[in-house]
Amino acid sequence: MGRYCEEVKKVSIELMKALLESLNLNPKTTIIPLTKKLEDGMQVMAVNCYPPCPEPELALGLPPHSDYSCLTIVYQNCQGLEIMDSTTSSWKLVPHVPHALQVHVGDHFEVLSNGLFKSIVHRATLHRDRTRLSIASLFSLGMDDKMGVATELVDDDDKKKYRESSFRDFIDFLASNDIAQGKNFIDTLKIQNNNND
Ligand SMILES: O=C(O)CCC(=O)C(=O)O
Ligand SMILES: [Fe+2]
Repeated sequence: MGRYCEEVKKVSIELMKALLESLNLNPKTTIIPLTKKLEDGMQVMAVNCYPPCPEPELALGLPPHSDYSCLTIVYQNCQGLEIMDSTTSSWKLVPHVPHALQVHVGDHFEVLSNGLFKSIVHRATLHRDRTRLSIASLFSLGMDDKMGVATELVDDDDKKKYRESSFRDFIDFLASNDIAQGKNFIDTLKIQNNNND
């Protein structure tokens, strides 16, 4: 497991670099410093075990949520992860490809990209006759590092669609909100501004 943690972190850094480049961010002022913060940042490993359920259509392993992270990498031993397709408002099953890793963007990357990338709402379903295991690795900046909109993506502060926040801000949010009741951290970060669509 220790080896997996180390290797999956390397994968996350390479993916983040590629995503940051795809946003055309400045290597010197943004990509290199942000990558360094990610290397020194938080890696939360959620090891989920979902036992068989006699009535899987009536229950969920994990309720719909988005991850607070920049990036989440999931390893699953069988299918069960579903993502919300916002264009059709329907759940789409992530196929189980043996040995493949599923990658999705979290709230902090939506913030950084000023909404160009969307944090994916997802949930875990159950099986009638088998146990499902998943390992979700959530990567973010350090506990008190603030993630805000990349300045290259907005020509003035009024165009920012999100306010900045840290991992600690997310923990504080969790302490007073129930994500099982549909409360989303990302919604608390959105700035209502006439200049925003
Ligand atoms: O079990 C899964 O596939 C998803 C796990 C997950 O979403 C999480 O731990 O945040
Ligand atoms: Fe998740």
